[in-house]
Amino acid sequence: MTNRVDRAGLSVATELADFIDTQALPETGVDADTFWAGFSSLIHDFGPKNKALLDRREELQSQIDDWHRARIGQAHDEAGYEAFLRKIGYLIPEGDDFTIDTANVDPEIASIPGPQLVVPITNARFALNAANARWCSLYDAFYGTDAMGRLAQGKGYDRGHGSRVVARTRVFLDDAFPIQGASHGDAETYAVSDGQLVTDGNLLMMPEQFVGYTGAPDKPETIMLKNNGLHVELVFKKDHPIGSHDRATLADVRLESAVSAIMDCEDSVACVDAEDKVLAYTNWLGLMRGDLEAELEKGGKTVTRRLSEDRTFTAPDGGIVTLKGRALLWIRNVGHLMTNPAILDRDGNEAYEGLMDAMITTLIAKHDLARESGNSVHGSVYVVKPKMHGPEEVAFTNVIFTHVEKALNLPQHTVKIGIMDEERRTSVNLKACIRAAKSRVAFINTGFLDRTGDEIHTSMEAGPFSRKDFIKRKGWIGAYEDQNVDIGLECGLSGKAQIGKGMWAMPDAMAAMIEQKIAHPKSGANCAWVPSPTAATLHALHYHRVDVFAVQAKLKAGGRRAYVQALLDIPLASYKAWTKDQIEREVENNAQGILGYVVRWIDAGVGCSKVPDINNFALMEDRATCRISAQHIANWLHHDIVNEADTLVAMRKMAAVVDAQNGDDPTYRPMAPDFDGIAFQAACDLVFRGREQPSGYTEPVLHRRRLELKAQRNS
Ligand SMILES: CC(=O)SCCNC(=O)CCNC(=O)[C@H](O)C(C)(C)COP(=O)(O)OP(=O)(O)OC[C@H]1O[C@@H](n2cnc3c(N)ncnc32)[C@H](O)[C@@H]1OP(=O)(O)O
Ligand SMILES: O=CC(=O)O
Ligand SMILES: [Mg+2]
Repeated sequence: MTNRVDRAGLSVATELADFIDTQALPETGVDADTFWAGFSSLIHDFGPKNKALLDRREELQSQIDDWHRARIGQAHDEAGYEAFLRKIGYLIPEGDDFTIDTANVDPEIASIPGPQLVVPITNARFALNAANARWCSLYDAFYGTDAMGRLAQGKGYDRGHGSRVVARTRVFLDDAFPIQGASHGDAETYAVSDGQLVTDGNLLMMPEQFVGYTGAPDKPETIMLKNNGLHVELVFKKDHPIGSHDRATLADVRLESAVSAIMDCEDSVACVDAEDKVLAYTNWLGLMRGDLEAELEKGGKTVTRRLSEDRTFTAPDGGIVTLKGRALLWIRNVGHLMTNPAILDRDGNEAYEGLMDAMITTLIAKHDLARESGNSVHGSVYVVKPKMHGPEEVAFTNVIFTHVEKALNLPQHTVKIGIMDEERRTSVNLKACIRAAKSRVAFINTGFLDRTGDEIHTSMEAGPFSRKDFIKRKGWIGAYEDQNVDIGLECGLSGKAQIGKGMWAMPDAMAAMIEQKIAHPKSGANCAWVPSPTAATLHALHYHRVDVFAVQAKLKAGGRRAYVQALLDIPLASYKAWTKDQIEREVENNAQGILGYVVRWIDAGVGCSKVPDINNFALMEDRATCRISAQHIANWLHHDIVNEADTLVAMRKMAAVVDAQNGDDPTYRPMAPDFDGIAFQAACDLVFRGREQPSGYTEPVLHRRRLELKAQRNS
């Protein structure tokens, strides 16, 4: 039973009210009465509109379902389908050209292309690491992963591997910062003379790439270089395990890595009630005040992790250069769908969680705005808004933040929004979506994972989909990715906002990432998502090789490459004669991902996990990847590719596999052999009741089942 207090007609869980009254409000200049009155009117005035938008989603979905059902067995009529979508208002006219006029955007968003790291906000240890991942060691990233083609061998330092790391790093330096007539590979001395970097008597080919140093000019401790807007720091130390063996005493090369980071309140967390929301908001407050700390064990010692400070260097002309020590932070609010029992409205209904996040995360960000050199030096608050369906929902987000700004006494458009282009109705109406928030938009991003889930759910009735791996090889996805960039450029985002690309969901496959993710900057994206600081460092290498603004200019001059008709090409299976083995494998692979993720979500409250797939290959699983797997099985069940009994057999078989994978965790509660735990039931709900989930989302089932488990534990 939740203890509650009344605040301006809202019934608020006591721990959330206490957090707001005693932690979040002080020093923001907003008094409690004003805050709660503004919050109450947000919940009461905007709640009905929120509900109406959700009803509209369902209305459109049922019209689309009916259209497909009426045409089962017929060849797909592309023109008729498009006309139908226009008639029901799913597809609206694109409207006139315009450009965004978002103001006061920080350079990390507007003008520095680079990696964007995402992190679950509820994990303070990871969140601090993400904020500090602005600067990371390239040596560590190469040495500690498969990036060099193999892992380091043995227990101690693998000298051969280390040498290859050093050599590879110097190849990077030669590419990004060439020296006139010489190579970093042969360099013995780095010194500063007459404001220039001199390496064994040679200058850089582009001397302006030298931006600063620390230590004495003739024996610098560090040297700061810059290429394509990104900094690279050479660290010299003679008395150092690596530096002492290096002819130039180069002990490390540190890359500006996570230029921006997203603190996630959405798909990578499990926040179902006031207790969880307070944890998320507390960490955000610590980040915005700059005082977040986490204690952790490292190498047998307890250490306290804190936020890094800004960094200063001597400029070539003898002045001072200051560089940001942390990634520019976004906060991802939840979408419009979910409600949360942390707050009840005056009729006893749960408040929409998106409204809660808007009000509370913006209030908390006021702590940053009050600081001299905090997160945003331009006085902005950056909110990623996920899972919006179409322009009406973006317009709704826009007015929500106008209300929040008024209530918190902030200038209008202080809050910038990142539009996740991850639902089909948003993709096909993207230009209108951007127009609906043209003074706030600071990013558009192709969240292709949710987008794939929505692709399946929207056309659930049209027929069986291709196998999961094949869905992403079909035409719709390329059209969606291209159109996103093209429309972003048309709307003037270049130089003002981020055009972002999606997550690298194989956290341990860094060699593959180095090979493939260069496609993102090459496609005109000025940021793309990575799952870890190490991945950020290695992905940063791509932005040294690709001048994204030059790519954007070229693409813009070339005009639009993809149109809505190509996006409407549904990735149904054209070949359906799968063997029994192929079907079993596909279902089992999906089942394993779902179960591996869900069991940790429900039993341990972990919202993002590394889960081995059927080939024992570790994948990042979050609610969006789970949505794909669950919708995929639901689609195959609905079209009789597999039956319920066989699916249940697969779920049970894979539950035992997941149990074995978690065998080392003493807190883990196995699902087999009884299969009667809440986690297993949740996974079954996602699959067997997948078709009836709103937009195929996983959160209604996950929240309900996690609350059930929490209630059981507390009884
Ligand atoms: C579709 C979407 O919405 S995508 C967005 C949602 N997804 C995400 O946010 C992914 C975020 N990433 C993660 O949560 C994690 O990297 C996982 C779950 C994928 C893997 O986690 P783990 O198995 O614990 O990672 P692993 O053991 O390899 O590494 C742990 C170390 O890396 C760090 N780390 C890993 N991921 C991150 C991250 N995203 N941010 C900061 N640090 C991180 C940890 O702090 C830890 O280092 P520490 O011991 O110094 O604290
Ligand atoms: O949020 C990202 C996605 O791919 O979904
Ligand atoms: Mg998403």
